[in-house]
Formats: sequence, structure tokens, C-alpha cells
Amino acid sequence: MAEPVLEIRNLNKSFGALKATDDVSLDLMPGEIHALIGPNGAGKTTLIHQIAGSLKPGSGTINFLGRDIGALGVSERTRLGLGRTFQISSLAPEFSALRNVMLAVQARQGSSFRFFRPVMRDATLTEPAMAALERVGLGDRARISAAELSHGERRQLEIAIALALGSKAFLLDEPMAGMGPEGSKTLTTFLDGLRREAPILLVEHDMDAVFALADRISVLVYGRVIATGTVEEIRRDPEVRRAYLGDQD
Ligand SMILES: Nc1ncnc2c1ncn2[C@@H]1O[C@H](COP(=O)(O)OP(=O)(O)OP(=O)(O)O)[C@@H](O)[C@H]1O
Repeated sequence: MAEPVLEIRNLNKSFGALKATDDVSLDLMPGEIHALIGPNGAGKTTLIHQIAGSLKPGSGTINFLGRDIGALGVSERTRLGLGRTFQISSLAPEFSALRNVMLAVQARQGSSFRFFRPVMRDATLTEPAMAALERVGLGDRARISAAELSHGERRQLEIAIALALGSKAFLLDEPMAGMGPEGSKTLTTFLDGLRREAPILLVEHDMDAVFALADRISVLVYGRVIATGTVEEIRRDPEVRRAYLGDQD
């Protein structure tokens, strides 16, 4: 059997008396979309922060591509290929969409001596950046500043940045949030294809998107994984229905 791309074992994180992450173990396999669902405050974002490196776990291990990344910072994890989008945007708002992605391309190329060239005409930066924008459907918005993009477009731009960074797995925290039905549909189609390139750990409240996309779902309640399974297994699970799905089905 294939090795997991991401392997989380017995992760714990407390905020004072609150156990936000309670002995969480989960895998992200090559080519899969693994959705993480659960009620507000269940600990989904806290878990993503620990995997991304912006929050230190109390205990437990995180392996990425066979390597223990527990001691690494956010940028080292990004360099290894752990791409993420945020609930709160991390874009440079005054820069164009293209320039935002070019910064990622530049970071990946590791060069800091480009100041001597007019950056916006440097094809080694503009071409891969345009390619990433086109892949997420933002090709015709390249020259618009990030601040002027719609909420949904900013999410697409963050994914373009993660692509340009050469991500080997994606951590997506509520990418559909604030999107209309059309935007959600477009993003769903895009993510469906993206999984072939790199697996996705997807935190999402939009159950239509989750049920359409997920190969597996893990359900988090009070920081604990109460079930992991296929869409059908999760839909049928009586504990999940009681704790989370309720009458959404
Ligand atoms: N820095 C912090 N200090 C104290 N408590 C925190 C901190 N961050 C999160 N929490 C608490 O940890 C719990 C889990 O929060 P988290 O944001 O991870 O949940 P979530 O499942 O992502 O929720 P939502 O679906 O609303 O985004 C909540 O009770 C939250 O109040």
C-alpha cells in the first residue's frame, strides 16, 4: 500500500483546561481529498495550524513525506511542499494577482538578485505565475490588485500561490467560505482535478462540496476524531448524525 503523504499521530493541544486537539491521528494518502468536518469550535483550524507549523502541539507527531516535521517552522514546512490557504487572507493587497503569485515563484526559485531586472518583464517569473493563475481560473484577473478581487477570487489566488510554491500537499481551511453557489461550483471542479497533483486536507462547512469531493471524511467533535470513513460510511454513522450532521441529510 502507498505511504501516506501526511501522517498525524496522537496529536494533543490544550488551551488552559480546554482540549482543542484530543489524541488526533489521521493520514492524508496520495491523490486523496480528506475532508475534516465538525461543529464550530471542534478544533479544525487549530489542527490545521499545528500541521502548518503556526501552532506548537502539546504532544504527538506530524510526518510529511516520511519526515518528522514537528520541529520545523512554517516557512520550512512550506519549502518542503506543505501548501496552505488561510481563513484570514495572507495576500499583499496592493499588489496585482500576478505579482502576488510571482513572489511565490521567486521564493521557490530562491533568487534574491532579480532587483536588477524589471521584475514584471522577467519571463522566468511571469510565465509560471500566469500558468498558476490560469489553472485556478484567474488568468483574466492577473492585473487586478488582490484588494479588488472578490472574496472567492482571493481564495483562488491563494491556491495559485500554493501551486506556484510547488506544493506537494494542500491544507485548505474553508476555501468555499463567503462564496456564492457559482464560485463554490467552480472551485469544487478545480479541487476535484487538483487532487491528482497533490492530496488535499480540506476543512469545509459546505456539505455539498464535502460530499462531492471527499474520498474520506474525518469528523472532529470537541477536538476528538469520532469517525473516519468514506462519504457513505460517514452519512450512515449514527454517532456522526447525532453529533454533527443532524437533519442536514
Ligand atoms: N489561541 C487560542 N486560545 C484559546 N482558545 C483557543 C485558541 N484558539 C482556539 N481556541 C479554542 O479552541 C477551540 C477550537 O477552535 P477552532 O477554531 O480550532 O475550531 P474550528 O473547528 O476551526 O471552528 P470553526 O468551524 O468555527 O472555524 C475553540 O473552543 C476555540 O475557542
